[in-house]
Amino acid sequence: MPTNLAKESAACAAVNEQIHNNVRIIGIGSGSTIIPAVKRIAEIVQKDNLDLICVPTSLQARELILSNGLKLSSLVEHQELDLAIDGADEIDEQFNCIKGGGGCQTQEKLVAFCSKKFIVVADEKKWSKRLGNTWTKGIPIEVIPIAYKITKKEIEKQLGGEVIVREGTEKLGPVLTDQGNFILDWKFDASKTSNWSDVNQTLKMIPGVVETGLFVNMIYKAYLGNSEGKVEVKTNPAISS
Ligand SMILES: O=C[C@H](O)[C@H](O)[C@H](O)COP(=O)(O)O
Repeated sequence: MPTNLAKESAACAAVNEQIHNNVRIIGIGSGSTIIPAVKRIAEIVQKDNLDLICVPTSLQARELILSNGLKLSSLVEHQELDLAIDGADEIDEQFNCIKGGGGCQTQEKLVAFCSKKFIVVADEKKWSKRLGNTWTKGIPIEVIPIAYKITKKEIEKQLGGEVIVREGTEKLGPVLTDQGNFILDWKFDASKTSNWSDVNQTLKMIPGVVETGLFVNMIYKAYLGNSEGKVEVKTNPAISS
């Protein structure tokens, strides 16, 4: 499938370039693009006999680490990571991105924050001029369950747009995150919103908000694969290596 080739190529190019002896502790992201990345990490670890410790960003990532025979740890043991590798839902030209399409943004942001370098792997279609151009499901925001009505009302009042409580497909009612919280998807007007740092601050100031899926200028490199298996690497000039 072309999309899989795009994701796989991006994942493998990133891992081939970034995994070496000096990387001892790595954050493992969540989603579908991270699956071939972890597989490739495991191959390199075995081939080069590396001693690599992996910190997961979700229950999915934890299972991926274990099923690929990698060493599992957590942010309780390690708060300084050499690298974090993750997928993204949309990345803009200023290297801001939206994450959390699969509901994992809170642990993902913590792990990215603790990492010296944060790299993303994605299909090239995820790269866009402005956030909201290609990812139209909104910005995922994790909130504590008791606050969901207050936070929904407050986000709409302060920032406009529409907030949807994310619901399950195989279960009635709200989706629960790995932390047992709810997710709100904030649908914003892409043409009116651009200061993502301010938007993120505003969201984080609302009581009941745990974390947002807005990653403001955190990416060091984005590896973008296309349907022919070619990979373009974009490097953020604002973050030194
Ligand atoms: O919550 C999910 C994560 O933020 C994923 O990394 C993101 O949704 C991208 O996923 P995928 O690699 O499946 O496109």
